[in-house]
Amino acid sequence: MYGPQGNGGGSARRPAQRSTKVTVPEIRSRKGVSPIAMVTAYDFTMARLLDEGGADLLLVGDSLGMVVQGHTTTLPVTVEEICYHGRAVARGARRAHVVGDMPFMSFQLSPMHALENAGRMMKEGSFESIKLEGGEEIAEHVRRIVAAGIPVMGHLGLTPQSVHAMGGFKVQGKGDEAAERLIADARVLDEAGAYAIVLEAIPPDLAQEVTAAVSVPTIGIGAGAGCDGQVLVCYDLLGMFRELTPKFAKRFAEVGDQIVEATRAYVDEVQSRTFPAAEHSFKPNGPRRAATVPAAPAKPEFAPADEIPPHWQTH
Ligand SMILES: Nc1nc(=O)c2c([nH]1)NC[C@@H]1CN(c3ccc(C(=O)N[C@@H](CCC(=O)O)C(=O)O)cc3)CN21
Ligand SMILES: CC(C)C(=O)C(=O)O
Ligand SMILES: [Mg+2]
Repeated sequence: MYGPQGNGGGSARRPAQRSTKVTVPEIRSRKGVSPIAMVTAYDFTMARLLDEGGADLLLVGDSLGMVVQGHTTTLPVTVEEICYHGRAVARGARRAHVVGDMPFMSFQLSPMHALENAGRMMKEGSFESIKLEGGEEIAEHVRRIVAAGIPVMGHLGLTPQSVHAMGGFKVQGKGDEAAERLIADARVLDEAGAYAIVLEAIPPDLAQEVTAAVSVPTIGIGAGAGCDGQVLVCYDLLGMFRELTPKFAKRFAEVGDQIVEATRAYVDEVQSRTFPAAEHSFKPNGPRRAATVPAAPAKPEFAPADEIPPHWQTH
């Protein structure tokens, strides 16, 4: 175990950090008080670092289909996969609240289907709440899940599970009609009992309107500074994901460059035999009597051609 104190016993470099969990009531109470910082995480090591950095919520996003698995959309991700990553993240999150993203087709079928999978995610994924994409069409789903004691985060605007319906990862809520629909959806989610709502890739003035129209915090990604919080994909924030660069993905570091440089240095040292040095090696065994070590029999470097099985002989 890692001890009861969040800072691992008072290293001088690390500020004192509370180890008590961020809770759903606390998140709700921060609307209009202090901005909420959410970031995605997919494994233990990253969760530990993001938690130490003070992230309030860690989202095990279905974006893992893209940044972890290398798919071009989030659609292939399964409940099992989200749960596997959720257990790893939960072990690393001392203070941060851990949210599980309900993957494509794990909740759409019916409110009971949504409840069943939400329950599975709480049991098998160690999550403290779940998130699902959609508005009015999933209001009953949200009510059912909330009624079972599972906190629900909503997600409106650019909902990546609808990428093919949207014709790509495109800004949403443009024009009066789309804006009115989005505000109405947000109100419905609020009334259905969602404790927060992600607003993705919408005009900042619309996000501000939505934020004013609901009683719960809005968490923006590409939705301007007027939201009650922000969320970013961890690999975007760290500058590690270069395949896709949404306008809103600010890089707070260039860890990707550092990884490439570190790998180059490692490869060079392996090739020049400067790594491993003595300090990376164990104590030598010392000399042994020659008689105890039989000399290896002389072997040809390659098997003669007539010893190579016919199906391996290419010429
Ligand atoms: N690494 C990563 N970061 C994300 O933010 C993210 C994922 N993956 N995967 C799941 C979804 C997909 N997302 C995306 C992907 C691309 C754009 C994008 O390129 N948007 C254009 C606007 C296009 C338009 O409206 O015409 C942009 O310039 O930002 C936006 C969101 C957000 N999510
Ligand atoms: C970007 C966030 C909101 C998300 O849904 C994800 O990472 O899957
Ligand atoms: Mg998602």
